[in-house]
Amino acid sequence: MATRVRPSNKRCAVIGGSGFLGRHLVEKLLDRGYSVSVFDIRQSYELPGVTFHQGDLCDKQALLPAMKDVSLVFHCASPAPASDDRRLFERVNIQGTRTVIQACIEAGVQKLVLTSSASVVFEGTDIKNGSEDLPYAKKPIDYYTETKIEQEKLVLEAYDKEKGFLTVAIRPHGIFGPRDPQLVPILVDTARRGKMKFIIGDGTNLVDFTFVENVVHGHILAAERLRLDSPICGKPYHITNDEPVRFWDFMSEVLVGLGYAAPRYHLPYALVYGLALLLWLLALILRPLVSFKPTFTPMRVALAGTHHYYSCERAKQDLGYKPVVSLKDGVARTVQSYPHLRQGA
Ligand SMILES: NC(=O)C1=CN([C@@H]2O[C@H](COP(=O)(O)OP(=O)(O)OC[C@H]3O[C@@H](n4cnc5c(N)ncnc54)[C@H](OP(=O)(O)O)[C@@H]3O)[C@@H](O)[C@H]2O)C=CC1
Ligand SMILES: CC(C)CCC[C@@H](C)[C@H]1CC[C@H]2C3=C(CC[C@]12C)[C@@]1(C)CCC(=O)C[C@@H]1CC3
Repeated sequence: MATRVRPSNKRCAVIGGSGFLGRHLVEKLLDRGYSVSVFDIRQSYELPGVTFHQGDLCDKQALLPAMKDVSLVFHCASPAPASDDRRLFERVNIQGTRTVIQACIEAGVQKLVLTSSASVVFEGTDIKNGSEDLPYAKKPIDYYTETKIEQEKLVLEAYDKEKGFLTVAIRPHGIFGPRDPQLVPILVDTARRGKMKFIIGDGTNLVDFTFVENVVHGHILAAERLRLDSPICGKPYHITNDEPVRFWDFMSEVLVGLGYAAPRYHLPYALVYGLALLLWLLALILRPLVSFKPTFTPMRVALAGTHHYYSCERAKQDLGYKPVVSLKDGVARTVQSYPHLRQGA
């Protein structure tokens, strides 16, 4: 068996390392000779070369041991975007990120790489080939997006050349791949309940879906290029597959790959959005009496019926980024990784 080489300057921490993206990142870092300290609210696996620290990132005393002798920290923890718990998002994404920054500075960490989101500029209307120069959303579509904006600002503003604290933000979009807990599972669940028959709008809207290994690649390039005097300090970078695809073609490919029928009938976007808004309001009003979670939330309808794809030119130029897995291969590997979600399984 091949032994991994771990130079001492290759020690890093991954906050959120038990999650979907975090675990893929940890696995790639190990391959590249890093030793990794994982900090997460839960431990979901064990791996040689990884030390686990379980705790809440809002607790600085719990974070500090995970940052001991670490020069590089990746922060990719967040509550699930589907939640509507405003206080949780504010506590973890805003106050928690402040705590992460303080802990990094106190522990002598030099580099902080944040997993942000391309959605920080999305307001529910078309974005075509959007660059990082677009302004932050003035009316974010949900609490998740609202707090991701504040989180990104905090991390980028914490860049301090004099003190040698270097920060960068990666903005992925629509991450998919093996072990993803949301996109494919939600899609299959919706199909199994017979609700994936309809295409919202005319079905021509283009969207970025990004294979998880490309997102990991972008993070590692950013971390390794983050040096004093590097132009990437204090900046955000879009990381996508660089292959915008029709939202409904992508959904159909995944569904058909898993043995389900592709959606066929069209419904007008405004009608579905209006109904989703009504249902969301109803769920809010009735919350003290009954709890129900609509599948077609206004946020999901907006994501399913508009264009939202982003340019990753800046990442290509400054980071030397190029996707390492094509959309076609990414979809094939993803479909193969979910035998338990196949029709009839
Ligand atoms: N998935 C996507 O399409 C996109 C994701 N992103 C960003 O990528 C990052 C990773 O997302 P993803 O891997 O999909 O999400 P996951 O939910 O799979 O991973 C996040 C991890 O963080 C943990 N966590 C949550 N709250 C805390 C806390 N207070 N303290 C410590 N750990 C905590 C979660 O635990 P638990 O599961 O128990 O909550 C989970 O293990 C997030 O920042 C997200 O905003 C950006 C763009 C697109
Ligand atoms: C019910 C169907 C209409 C849609 C099923 C698929 C959706 C669950 C996903 C399609 C686009 C995805 C997406 C995200 C989550 C999962 C989807 C809504 C994010 C909101 C995840 C977090 C981000 O930062 C942005 C993502 C945009 C795309």
